[in-house]
Amino acid sequence: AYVWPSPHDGIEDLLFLQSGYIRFGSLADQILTCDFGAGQPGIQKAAEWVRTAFHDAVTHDATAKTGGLDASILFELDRAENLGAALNNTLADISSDVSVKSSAADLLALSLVMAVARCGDLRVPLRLGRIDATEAGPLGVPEAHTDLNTTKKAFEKAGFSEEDMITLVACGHTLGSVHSVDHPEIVSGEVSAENIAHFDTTHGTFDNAVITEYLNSTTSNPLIINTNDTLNSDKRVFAADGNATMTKLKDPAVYKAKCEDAFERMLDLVPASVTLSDPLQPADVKPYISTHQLKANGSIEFIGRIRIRTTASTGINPNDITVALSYIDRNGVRSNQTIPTTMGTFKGGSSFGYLGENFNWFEFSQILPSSTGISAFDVKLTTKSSGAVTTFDNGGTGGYPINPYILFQQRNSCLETQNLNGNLTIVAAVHKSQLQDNSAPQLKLVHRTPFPRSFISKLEAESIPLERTSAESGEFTYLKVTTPLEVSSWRTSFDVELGEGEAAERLEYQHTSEVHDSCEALV
Ligand code: HEM
Repeated sequence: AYVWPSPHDGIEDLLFLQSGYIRFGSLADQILTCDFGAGQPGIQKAAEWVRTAFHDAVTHDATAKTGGLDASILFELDRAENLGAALNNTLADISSDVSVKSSAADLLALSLVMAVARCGDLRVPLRLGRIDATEAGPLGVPEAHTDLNTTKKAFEKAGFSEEDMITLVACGHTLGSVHSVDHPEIVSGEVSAENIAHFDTTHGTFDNAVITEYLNSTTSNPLIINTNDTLNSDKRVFAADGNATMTKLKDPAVYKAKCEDAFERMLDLVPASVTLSDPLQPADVKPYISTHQLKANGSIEFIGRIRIRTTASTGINPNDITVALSYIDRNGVRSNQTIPTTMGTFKGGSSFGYLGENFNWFEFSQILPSSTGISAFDVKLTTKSSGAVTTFDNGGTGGYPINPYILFQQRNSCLETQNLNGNLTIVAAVHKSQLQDNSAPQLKLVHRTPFPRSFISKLEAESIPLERTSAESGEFTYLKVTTPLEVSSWRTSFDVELGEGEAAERLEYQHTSEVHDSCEALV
Protein backbone atom coordinates (compact mmCIF):
# COMPACT_ATOMS: atom_id res chain seq x y z
CA ALA A 1 0.00 0.00 0.00
CA TYR A 2 1.00 3.59 -0.57
CA VAL A 3 2.85 5.27 2.29
CA TRP A 4 3.40 9.04 2.36
CA PRO A 5 5.85 10.52 1.70
CA SER A 6 6.99 8.24 -1.09
CA PRO A 7 10.11 8.78 -3.20
CA HIS A 8 7.80 8.45 -6.21
CA ASP A 9 5.38 11.24 -5.25
CA GLY A 10 6.69 13.62 -7.90
CA ILE A 11 6.32 11.15 -10.75
CA GLU A 12 2.88 10.11 -9.48
CA ASP A 13 1.87 13.80 -9.69
CA LEU A 14 3.20 14.14 -13.25
CA LEU A 15 1.30 11.07 -14.42
CA PHE A 16 -2.00 11.42 -12.59
CA LEU A 17 -2.45 15.20 -12.24
CA GLN A 18 -2.18 16.26 -15.86
CA SER A 19 -5.02 18.75 -15.78
CA GLY A 20 -7.63 20.43 -13.63
CA TYR A 21 -7.43 22.52 -10.48
CA ILE A 22 -4.02 21.48 -9.14
CA ARG A 23 -1.92 20.17 -11.98
CA PHE A 24 1.62 19.06 -12.64
CA GLY A 25 1.05 19.24 -16.35
CA SER A 26 4.26 20.67 -17.78
CA LEU A 27 5.45 17.32 -19.11
CA ALA A 28 2.03 16.14 -20.31
CA ASP A 29 1.55 19.47 -22.09
CA GLN A 30 4.41 18.53 -24.44
CA ILE A 31 2.23 15.79 -25.89
CA LEU A 32 -1.22 17.35 -25.74
CA THR A 33 -1.76 15.60 -29.05
CA CYS A 34 0.24 12.68 -30.36
CA ASP A 35 1.73 14.64 -33.24
CA PHE A 36 2.47 17.77 -31.18
CA GLY A 37 5.89 19.25 -31.89
CA ALA A 38 5.80 22.54 -29.98
CA GLY A 39 5.74 24.40 -33.28
CA GLN A 40 9.10 23.05 -34.42
CA PRO A 41 8.95 21.77 -38.00
CA GLY A 42 9.46 18.01 -38.38
CA ILE A 43 9.37 17.35 -34.64
CA GLN A 44 6.98 14.94 -32.92
CA LYS A 45 7.60 14.90 -29.19
CA ALA A 46 5.79 11.63 -28.45
CA ALA A 47 7.94 9.88 -31.06
CA GLU A 48 11.10 11.44 -29.66
CA TRP A 49 10.29 10.17 -26.18
CA VAL A 50 9.78 6.60 -27.41
CA ARG A 51 12.98 6.67 -29.43
CA THR A 52 14.99 8.07 -26.52
CA ALA A 53 13.92 5.35 -24.12
CA PHE A 54 14.93 2.74 -26.70
CA HIS A 55 18.36 4.25 -27.36
CA ASP A 56 19.08 4.49 -23.64
CA ALA A 57 17.77 1.03 -22.74
CA VAL A 58 19.01 -1.20 -25.56
CA THR A 59 22.67 -1.09 -24.53
CA HIS A 60 21.74 -3.16 -21.46
CA ASP A 61 23.86 -6.29 -20.97
CA ALA A 62 21.50 -8.98 -19.67
CA THR A 63 24.31 -11.37 -18.71
CA ALA A 64 26.53 -8.90 -16.89
CA LYS A 65 23.42 -7.06 -15.61
CA THR A 66 24.81 -3.66 -16.50
CA GLY A 67 23.41 -0.63 -18.28
CA GLY A 68 19.89 -0.27 -19.57
CA LEU A 69 17.51 2.55 -18.82
CA ASP A 70 19.90 4.64 -16.75
CA ALA A 71 19.96 7.98 -18.62
CA SER A 72 23.54 7.27 -19.76
CA ILE A 73 22.28 8.60 -23.10
CA LEU A 74 23.14 12.00 -21.67
CA PHE A 75 26.83 11.19 -22.12
CA GLU A 76 26.36 9.44 -25.48
CA LEU A 77 24.77 12.15 -27.58
CA ASP A 78 27.78 12.70 -29.84
CA ARG A 79 27.75 9.10 -31.08
CA ALA A 80 26.75 8.37 -34.68
CA GLU A 81 24.26 5.77 -33.40
CA ASN A 82 22.48 8.53 -31.47
CA LEU A 83 22.19 10.98 -34.34
CA GLY A 84 19.29 13.39 -34.36
CA ALA A 85 17.66 16.04 -32.20
CA ALA A 86 15.22 13.60 -30.58
CA LEU A 87 17.45 12.46 -27.77
CA ASN A 88 18.59 15.82 -26.48
CA ASN A 89 15.09 17.25 -27.01
CA THR A 90 13.69 14.57 -24.73
CA LEU A 91 16.30 15.34 -22.09
CA ALA A 92 15.30 19.01 -22.32
CA ASP A 93 11.63 18.06 -21.90
CA ILE A 94 12.25 16.13 -18.67
CA SER A 95 15.04 18.31 -17.30
CA SER A 96 13.07 20.54 -14.97
CA ASP A 97 11.46 17.53 -13.30
CA VAL A 98 14.73 15.80 -12.42
CA SER A 99 15.20 15.96 -8.66
CA VAL A 100 16.79 13.98 -5.84
CA LYS A 101 13.55 11.95 -5.85
CA SER A 102 12.90 11.64 -9.59
CA SER A 103 15.85 10.33 -11.59
CA ALA A 104 16.24 11.23 -15.25
CA ALA A 105 16.04 7.50 -16.02
CA ASP A 106 12.66 7.17 -14.26
CA LEU A 107 11.46 10.25 -16.13
CA LEU A 108 12.52 8.67 -19.44
CA ALA A 109 10.41 5.64 -18.53
CA LEU A 110 7.52 7.90 -17.56
CA SER A 111 7.76 9.81 -20.84
CA LEU A 112 7.44 6.62 -22.90
CA VAL A 113 4.46 5.50 -20.80
CA MET A 114 2.78 8.87 -21.31
CA ALA A 115 3.57 9.00 -25.03
CA VAL A 116 2.12 5.62 -25.94
CA ALA A 117 -0.90 6.23 -23.72
CA ARG A 118 -1.58 9.50 -25.51
CA CYS A 119 -0.97 8.08 -28.99
CA GLY A 120 -2.64 4.69 -28.74
CA ASP A 121 -4.14 4.30 -25.29
CA LEU A 122 -1.46 1.76 -24.38
CA ARG A 123 -1.07 0.74 -20.75
CA VAL A 124 2.56 0.12 -19.90
CA PRO A 125 3.21 -0.63 -16.21
CA LEU A 126 5.60 1.96 -14.77
CA ARG A 127 8.06 0.67 -12.18
CA LEU A 128 10.33 3.22 -10.55
CA GLY A 129 13.63 3.47 -8.74
CA ARG A 130 16.13 3.76 -11.58
CA ILE A 131 19.46 5.35 -10.76
CA ASP A 132 21.15 7.71 -13.20
CA ALA A 133 24.48 6.72 -14.71
CA THR A 134 27.37 9.08 -14.14
CA GLU A 135 29.20 8.22 -17.35
CA ALA A 136 28.65 6.85 -20.84
CA GLY A 137 27.80 3.18 -21.30
CA PRO A 138 28.94 0.88 -24.12
CA LEU A 139 28.12 1.42 -27.78
CA GLY A 140 25.53 -0.80 -29.42
CA VAL A 141 22.39 0.89 -30.79
CA PRO A 142 21.71 -0.58 -34.25
CA GLU A 143 21.72 1.85 -37.18
CA ALA A 144 19.98 1.76 -40.55
CA HIS A 145 23.05 0.26 -42.22
CA THR A 146 23.74 -2.32 -39.49
CA ASP A 147 23.52 -5.87 -40.85
CA LEU A 148 20.81 -8.20 -39.53
CA ASN A 149 23.14 -10.48 -37.64
CA THR A 150 24.75 -7.62 -35.71
CA THR A 151 21.33 -6.11 -35.04
CA LYS A 152 20.01 -9.44 -33.69
CA LYS A 153 23.08 -9.75 -31.46
CA ALA A 154 22.52 -6.24 -30.06
CA PHE A 155 18.94 -7.14 -29.08
CA GLU A 156 20.04 -10.54 -27.76
CA LYS A 157 22.66 -8.95 -25.54
CA ALA A 158 19.89 -6.83 -24.00
CA GLY A 159 17.81 -9.96 -23.42
CA PHE A 160 15.49 -9.80 -26.42
CA SER A 161 14.66 -12.69 -28.76
CA GLU A 162 14.33 -12.35 -32.52
CA GLU A 163 10.57 -12.04 -32.13
CA ASP A 164 11.05 -9.33 -29.48
CA MET A 165 13.34 -7.47 -31.85
CA ILE A 166 10.80 -7.49 -34.65
CA THR A 167 8.02 -6.53 -32.25
CA LEU A 168 9.97 -3.65 -30.70
CA VAL A 169 10.94 -2.15 -34.03
CA ALA A 170 7.35 -2.52 -35.29
CA CYS A 171 6.08 -0.87 -32.08
CA GLY A 172 8.59 1.98 -32.29
CA HIS A 173 8.29 2.75 -35.98
CA THR A 174 4.59 3.55 -35.90
CA LEU A 175 5.30 7.07 -34.61
CA GLY A 176 7.54 9.76 -36.00
CA SER A 177 9.83 9.86 -38.95
CA VAL A 178 13.28 9.83 -40.43
CA HIS A 179 14.62 13.40 -40.71
CA SER A 180 16.44 14.58 -43.82
CA VAL A 181 18.67 16.84 -41.75
CA ASP A 182 20.08 13.79 -39.98
CA HIS A 183 19.69 11.22 -42.73
CA PRO A 184 19.93 12.80 -46.19
CA GLU A 185 21.00 9.36 -47.41
CA ILE A 186 17.62 7.95 -46.35
CA VAL A 187 15.18 10.79 -46.99
CA SER A 188 15.16 11.91 -50.60
CA GLY A 189 14.74 15.52 -51.66
CA GLU A 190 16.11 18.70 -50.16
CA VAL A 191 17.65 18.72 -46.70
CA SER A 192 15.38 20.75 -44.44
CA ALA A 193 13.65 20.51 -41.09
CA GLU A 194 10.32 20.11 -42.86
CA ASN A 195 11.47 17.29 -45.14
CA ILE A 196 10.84 14.12 -43.17
CA ALA A 197 9.66 10.64 -44.13
CA HIS A 198 7.07 8.92 -41.94
CA PHE A 199 7.18 5.18 -41.23
CA ASP A 200 3.49 4.78 -41.97
CA THR A 201 0.54 6.87 -43.12
CA THR A 202 -0.66 7.39 -39.52
CA HIS A 203 2.40 8.77 -37.75
CA GLY A 204 0.16 10.65 -35.31
CA THR A 205 -1.48 7.48 -34.01
CA PHE A 206 -0.03 4.47 -32.31
CA ASP A 207 -1.53 1.81 -34.55
CA ASN A 208 -0.35 -1.08 -36.66
CA ALA A 209 -0.57 0.63 -40.05
CA VAL A 210 3.21 0.14 -40.15
CA ILE A 211 2.50 -3.63 -40.22
CA THR A 212 -0.45 -3.72 -42.60
CA GLU A 213 1.15 -1.35 -45.09
CA TYR A 214 4.30 -3.49 -45.02
CA LEU A 215 2.38 -6.72 -45.50
CA ASN A 216 0.22 -5.40 -48.33
CA SER A 217 3.19 -3.73 -50.02
CA THR A 218 1.82 -0.18 -49.89
CA THR A 219 4.40 0.97 -47.37
CA SER A 220 6.38 4.16 -47.83
CA ASN A 221 8.54 3.41 -44.77
CA PRO A 222 11.91 4.97 -45.66
CA LEU A 223 13.72 2.09 -43.96
CA ILE A 224 12.01 -0.37 -46.35
CA ILE A 225 11.83 1.33 -49.72
CA ASN A 226 15.29 2.88 -49.99
CA THR A 227 16.96 2.22 -53.34
CA ASN A 228 20.13 1.51 -51.37
CA ASP A 229 19.21 -1.80 -49.73
CA THR A 230 21.99 -1.44 -47.17
CA LEU A 231 19.90 1.24 -45.45
CA ASN A 232 16.70 -0.85 -45.34
CA SER A 233 16.92 -1.96 -41.71
CA ASP A 234 13.15 -2.30 -41.19
CA LYS A 235 12.91 -4.47 -44.29
CA ARG A 236 15.59 -6.82 -42.92
CA VAL A 237 14.23 -6.84 -39.37
CA PHE A 238 10.56 -7.30 -40.31
CA ALA A 239 11.38 -10.22 -42.62
CA ALA A 240 13.88 -11.83 -40.24
CA ASP A 241 11.54 -14.75 -39.40
CA GLY A 242 9.83 -14.94 -42.78
CA ASN A 243 7.14 -12.45 -41.67
CA ALA A 244 5.80 -14.81 -38.97
CA THR A 245 5.85 -12.10 -36.29
CA MET A 246 4.59 -9.38 -38.61
CA THR A 247 1.65 -11.60 -39.57
CA LYS A 248 0.76 -12.08 -35.90
CA LEU A 249 0.90 -8.32 -35.34
CA LYS A 250 -1.65 -7.77 -38.13
CA ASP A 251 -4.39 -8.09 -35.52
CA PRO A 252 -4.65 -4.64 -33.85
CA ALA A 253 -5.45 -6.12 -30.43
CA VAL A 254 -2.47 -8.46 -30.62
CA TYR A 255 -0.27 -5.58 -31.75
CA LYS A 256 -1.33 -3.43 -28.82
CA ALA A 257 -0.84 -6.17 -26.25
CA LYS A 258 2.53 -7.20 -27.68
CA CYS A 259 3.72 -3.59 -27.75
CA GLU A 260 2.66 -3.06 -24.14
CA ASP A 261 4.56 -6.16 -23.10
CA ALA A 262 7.67 -5.33 -25.13
CA PHE A 263 7.80 -1.72 -23.88
CA GLU A 264 7.35 -2.90 -20.29
CA ARG A 265 10.32 -5.23 -20.61
CA MET A 266 12.37 -2.55 -22.36
CA LEU A 267 11.76 -0.01 -19.58
CA ASP A 268 12.65 -2.60 -16.95
CA LEU A 269 16.14 -3.18 -18.36
CA VAL A 270 18.18 -1.87 -15.44
CA PRO A 271 21.57 -2.66 -13.92
CA ALA A 272 21.87 -5.09 -10.99
CA SER A 273 22.23 -2.18 -8.56
CA VAL A 274 18.64 -1.09 -9.18
CA THR A 275 15.56 -2.65 -7.55
CA LEU A 276 12.43 -1.47 -9.27
CA SER A 277 9.23 -0.76 -7.37
CA ASP A 278 5.88 -2.38 -8.05
CA PRO A 279 3.99 -0.69 -10.90
CA LEU A 280 2.94 2.82 -9.91
CA GLN A 281 -0.68 3.17 -8.82
CA PRO A 282 -2.49 6.38 -7.94
CA ALA A 283 -2.62 7.02 -4.19
CA ASP A 284 -6.12 7.06 -2.67
CA VAL A 285 -5.20 9.73 -0.13
CA LYS A 286 -2.21 12.00 -0.51
CA PRO A 287 -1.35 15.06 1.58
CA TYR A 288 0.35 18.15 0.20
CA ILE A 289 1.68 20.32 3.03
CA SER A 290 2.45 23.83 1.85
CA THR A 291 3.24 25.59 5.14
CA HIS A 292 4.22 24.48 8.64
CA GLN A 293 5.85 27.39 10.42
CA LEU A 294 5.78 29.65 13.46
CA LYS A 295 3.88 32.85 13.04
CA ALA A 296 5.12 36.13 14.51
CA ASN A 297 2.64 35.70 17.38
CA GLY A 298 4.23 32.36 18.32
CA SER A 299 1.51 29.98 17.14
CA ILE A 300 1.98 27.38 14.42
CA GLU A 301 0.49 27.90 10.99
CA PHE A 302 -0.32 24.59 9.28
CA ILE A 303 -1.64 24.82 5.71
CA GLY A 304 -2.15 22.25 3.01
CA ARG A 305 -4.41 20.04 0.97
CA ILE A 306 -5.56 16.47 1.07
CA ARG A 307 -6.02 14.86 -2.32
CA ILE A 308 -8.77 12.26 -2.37
CA ARG A 309 -9.04 9.84 -5.28
CA THR A 310 -12.61 10.09 -6.54
CA THR A 311 -12.43 8.07 -9.75
CA ALA A 312 -15.84 6.45 -10.35
CA SER A 313 -14.57 2.98 -9.35
CA THR A 314 -13.81 4.25 -5.81
CA GLY A 315 -17.53 4.86 -5.26
CA ILE A 316 -16.63 8.18 -3.60
CA ASN A 317 -18.82 11.14 -4.51
CA PRO A 318 -16.76 14.23 -3.66
CA ASN A 319 -19.91 16.24 -2.97
CA ASP A 320 -21.10 13.70 -0.43
CA ILE A 321 -18.01 13.64 1.77
CA THR A 322 -16.33 15.73 4.40
CA VAL A 323 -12.66 15.33 5.14
CA ALA A 324 -11.00 16.14 8.46
CA LEU A 325 -7.61 15.55 10.03
CA SER A 326 -7.39 13.82 13.37
CA TYR A 327 -3.94 14.58 14.74
CA ILE A 328 -1.37 13.59 17.31
CA ASP A 329 0.66 16.32 18.95
CA ARG A 330 4.37 16.53 19.66
CA ASN A 331 3.93 14.64 22.95
CA GLY A 332 2.13 11.74 21.29
CA VAL A 333 -1.29 12.78 22.55
CA ARG A 334 -4.21 12.63 20.13
CA SER A 335 -6.02 15.94 20.07
CA ASN A 336 -9.73 15.94 20.78
CA GLN A 337 -10.05 18.60 18.08
CA THR A 338 -9.93 17.76 14.40
CA ILE A 339 -8.70 20.00 11.59
CA PRO A 340 -11.55 20.70 9.17
CA THR A 341 -11.12 21.00 5.42
CA THR A 342 -13.15 22.56 2.66
CA MET A 343 -13.33 21.19 -0.84
CA GLY A 344 -11.53 23.30 -3.43
CA THR A 345 -14.02 24.64 -5.93
CA PHE A 346 -11.93 26.53 -8.48
CA LYS A 347 -12.16 24.71 -11.86
CA GLY A 348 -14.59 22.30 -10.24
CA GLY A 349 -12.00 21.55 -7.56
CA SER A 350 -10.88 18.40 -9.30
CA SER A 351 -7.81 17.16 -11.14
CA PHE A 352 -7.40 14.30 -13.52
CA GLY A 353 -4.85 12.36 -15.50
CA TYR A 354 -3.63 9.01 -16.75
CA LEU A 355 -6.10 6.09 -16.77
CA GLY A 356 -8.98 8.55 -16.44
CA GLU A 357 -8.20 8.99 -12.75
CA ASN A 358 -10.01 11.78 -10.86
CA PHE A 359 -9.10 13.54 -7.67
CA ASN A 360 -10.66 16.19 -5.43
CA TRP A 361 -8.87 18.57 -3.12
CA PHE A 362 -9.74 19.26 0.49
CA GLU A 363 -7.98 22.31 1.83
CA PHE A 364 -7.09 23.29 5.37
CA SER A 365 -5.47 26.22 7.09
CA GLN A 366 -5.16 25.74 10.82
CA ILE A 367 -3.53 27.58 13.70
CA LEU A 368 -2.07 25.25 16.33
CA PRO A 369 -0.54 26.09 19.72
CA SER A 370 3.24 25.81 19.41
CA SER A 371 3.50 24.21 22.87
CA THR A 372 1.92 21.03 21.48
CA GLY A 373 2.17 21.27 17.68
CA ILE A 374 1.53 18.31 15.42
CA SER A 375 3.52 15.14 14.71
CA ALA A 376 1.12 13.00 12.64
CA PHE A 377 -2.44 12.91 11.40
CA ASP A 378 -5.04 10.49 10.12
CA VAL A 379 -7.49 11.49 7.41
CA LYS A 380 -11.13 10.94 8.33
CA LEU A 381 -13.50 10.71 5.44
CA THR A 382 -17.17 10.94 6.38
CA THR A 383 -19.91 10.13 3.90
CA LYS A 384 -22.58 12.77 4.55
CA SER A 385 -25.54 10.75 3.31
CA SER A 386 -24.80 7.62 5.33
CA GLY A 387 -22.69 8.99 8.17
CA ALA A 388 -20.08 6.25 7.51
CA VAL A 389 -16.54 7.18 8.53
CA THR A 390 -13.39 5.79 6.93
CA THR A 391 -10.05 6.49 8.55
CA PHE A 392 -6.87 6.55 6.48
CA ASP A 393 -3.81 6.08 8.66
CA ASN A 394 -1.10 6.12 5.97
CA GLY A 395 -1.07 2.38 5.36
CA GLY A 396 -1.02 1.43 9.05
CA THR A 397 2.12 3.45 9.80
CA GLY A 398 0.62 5.54 12.58
CA GLY A 399 -0.53 8.38 10.39
CA TYR A 400 0.88 10.87 7.93
CA PRO A 401 4.06 12.18 9.61
CA ILE A 402 4.90 15.83 10.23
CA ASN A 403 8.23 16.67 11.81
CA PRO A 404 7.17 18.46 15.01
CA TYR A 405 10.68 19.64 15.89
CA ILE A 406 11.94 21.36 12.74
CA LEU A 407 9.78 23.98 11.03
CA PHE A 408 10.75 25.59 7.74
CA GLN A 409 10.14 29.29 8.25
CA GLN A 410 9.06 30.25 4.77
CA ARG A 411 8.18 33.76 5.90
CA ASN A 412 11.66 34.41 7.32
CA SER A 413 13.46 32.75 4.40
CA CYS A 414 14.12 34.36 1.05
CA LEU A 415 15.90 34.11 -2.27
CA GLU A 416 17.24 37.32 -3.78
CA THR A 417 16.45 36.99 -7.44
CA GLN A 418 17.24 40.62 -8.30
CA ASN A 419 20.76 39.71 -9.37
CA LEU A 420 22.10 36.47 -10.82
CA ASN A 421 24.21 35.60 -7.80
CA GLY A 422 21.57 36.29 -5.23
CA ASN A 423 21.71 34.94 -1.70
CA LEU A 424 19.47 32.26 -0.33
CA THR A 425 18.49 32.65 3.30
CA ILE A 426 16.88 29.71 5.03
CA VAL A 427 15.46 29.97 8.52
CA ALA A 428 14.31 26.97 10.52
CA ALA A 429 12.56 27.04 13.87
CA VAL A 430 13.98 24.17 15.91
CA HIS A 431 12.46 22.82 19.11
CA LYS A 432 14.91 23.46 21.96
CA SER A 433 14.74 19.82 23.06
CA GLN A 434 16.59 18.89 19.87
CA LEU A 435 19.41 21.39 20.19
CA GLN A 436 22.09 19.54 22.11
CA ASP A 437 25.68 20.68 21.84
CA ASN A 438 26.49 17.96 19.30
CA SER A 439 23.44 18.39 17.13
CA ALA A 440 25.43 20.31 14.46
CA PRO A 441 22.46 21.66 12.49
CA GLN A 442 23.04 21.56 8.76
CA LEU A 443 21.31 22.76 5.66
CA LYS A 444 21.73 20.11 2.94
CA LEU A 445 21.26 22.19 -0.15
CA VAL A 446 21.02 20.53 -3.56
CA HIS A 447 22.97 22.36 -6.26
CA ARG A 448 21.86 21.85 -9.85
CA THR A 449 24.81 22.16 -12.20
CA PRO A 450 24.07 21.53 -15.87
CA PHE A 451 26.24 18.85 -17.46
CA PRO A 452 28.29 20.23 -20.36
CA ARG A 453 26.23 20.59 -23.55
CA SER A 454 23.18 19.14 -21.87
CA PHE A 455 19.93 20.26 -20.34
CA ILE A 456 20.16 17.81 -17.46
CA SER A 457 21.75 18.96 -14.23
CA LYS A 458 24.08 17.14 -11.94
CA LEU A 459 22.57 17.20 -8.44
CA GLU A 460 25.03 17.62 -5.61
CA ALA A 461 24.13 18.29 -1.99
CA GLU A 462 26.23 20.81 -0.09
CA SER A 463 26.21 20.76 3.72
CA ILE A 464 26.14 24.23 5.20
CA PRO A 465 26.06 24.82 8.98
CA LEU A 466 22.91 26.49 10.25
CA GLU A 467 23.73 29.12 12.88
CA ARG A 468 21.73 29.59 16.05
CA THR A 469 20.37 33.09 16.27
CA SER A 470 19.44 34.86 19.49
CA ALA A 471 15.81 34.95 18.36
CA GLU A 472 13.42 32.59 20.12
CA SER A 473 9.73 31.92 20.26
CA GLY A 474 8.33 29.78 23.07
CA GLU A 475 10.00 26.36 22.93
CA PHE A 476 11.66 27.13 19.59
CA THR A 477 14.95 28.75 18.60
CA TYR A 478 15.48 30.24 15.16
CA LEU A 479 18.40 28.92 13.11
CA LYS A 480 19.57 30.69 10.03
CA VAL A 481 21.96 30.47 7.14
CA THR A 482 22.63 32.77 4.21
CA THR A 483 24.51 31.38 1.24
CA PRO A 484 25.10 32.45 -2.35
CA LEU A 485 23.01 30.48 -4.84
CA GLU A 486 23.76 30.28 -8.54
CA VAL A 487 20.83 30.86 -10.88
CA SER A 488 20.72 27.24 -12.13
CA SER A 489 19.84 26.18 -8.57
CA TRP A 490 17.13 28.70 -7.80
CA ARG A 491 14.47 26.02 -8.10
CA THR A 492 15.91 23.35 -5.89
CA SER A 493 15.31 21.32 -2.75
CA PHE A 494 16.98 21.04 0.63
CA ASP A 495 16.88 19.17 3.91
CA VAL A 496 17.47 20.49 7.41
CA GLU A 497 19.36 17.97 9.51
CA LEU A 498 20.19 17.84 13.22
CA GLY A 499 22.82 15.28 14.28
CA GLU A 500 24.32 12.54 12.17
CA GLY A 501 23.32 9.23 10.61
CA GLU A 502 20.39 7.11 11.78
CA ALA A 503 19.69 9.13 14.89
CA ALA A 504 19.53 12.41 12.98
CA GLU A 505 16.35 14.44 13.05
CA ARG A 506 15.50 15.57 9.51
CA LEU A 507 13.11 17.84 7.77
CA GLU A 508 13.32 16.49 4.25
CA TYR A 509 12.72 17.68 0.73
CA GLN A 510 11.72 21.31 1.21
CA HIS A 511 11.62 23.62 -1.78
CA THR A 512 13.17 27.02 -2.49
CA SER A 513 10.13 27.73 -4.66
CA GLU A 514 8.20 28.32 -1.41
CA VAL A 515 10.13 31.47 -0.45
CA HIS A 516 9.73 35.11 -1.47
CA ASP A 517 12.46 37.52 -2.51
CA SER A 518 12.58 39.31 0.82
CA CYS A 519 12.79 37.84 4.32
CA GLU A 520 10.42 38.79 7.12
CA ALA A 521 12.37 39.78 10.26
CA LEU A 522 12.78 37.14 12.98
CA VAL A 523 10.02 37.70 15.52
C1 HEM B 1 17.08 -2.17 -35.78
C2 HEM B 1 16.72 -1.29 -34.91
C3 HEM B 1 16.42 0.14 -35.27
C4 HEM B 1 16.97 0.96 -36.22
C5 HEM B 1 18.09 0.60 -37.21
C6 HEM B 1 16.30 2.23 -36.16
C7 HEM B 1 16.58 3.31 -36.97
C8 HEM B 1 15.93 4.52 -36.92
C9 HEM B 1 16.25 5.67 -37.71
C10 HEM B 1 17.36 5.76 -38.74
C11 HEM B 1 15.39 6.67 -37.34
C12 HEM B 1 15.35 8.09 -37.88
C13 HEM B 1 15.96 9.07 -36.90
C14 HEM B 1 15.84 10.51 -37.32
O1 HEM B 1 16.01 10.78 -38.51
O2 HEM B 1 15.52 11.35 -36.48
C15 HEM B 1 14.53 6.14 -36.36
C16 HEM B 1 13.50 6.86 -35.76
C17 HEM B 1 12.70 6.35 -34.77
N1 HEM B 1 12.86 5.16 -34.09
FE1 HEM B 1 14.08 3.66 -34.67
N2 HEM B 1 15.37 2.16 -35.17
C18 HEM B 1 15.41 0.92 -34.61
C19 HEM B 1 14.63 0.47 -33.56
C20 HEM B 1 13.71 1.20 -32.88
C21 HEM B 1 12.97 0.75 -31.74
C22 HEM B 1 13.10 -0.63 -31.13
C23 HEM B 1 12.18 1.77 -31.34
C24 HEM B 1 11.23 1.84 -30.17
C25 HEM B 1 10.98 0.88 -29.36
C26 HEM B 1 12.40 2.87 -32.27
C27 HEM B 1 11.72 4.06 -32.23
C28 HEM B 1 11.89 5.09 -33.15
C29 HEM B 1 11.04 6.25 -33.21
C30 HEM B 1 9.81 6.53 -32.37
C31 HEM B 1 11.55 7.05 -34.23
C32 HEM B 1 11.01 8.41 -34.70
C33 HEM B 1 11.67 9.52 -33.94
C34 HEM B 1 11.22 10.90 -34.35
O3 HEM B 1 10.26 11.06 -35.09
O4 HEM B 1 11.84 11.88 -33.88
N3 HEM B 1 13.34 2.50 -33.16
N4 HEM B 1 14.87 4.84 -36.08
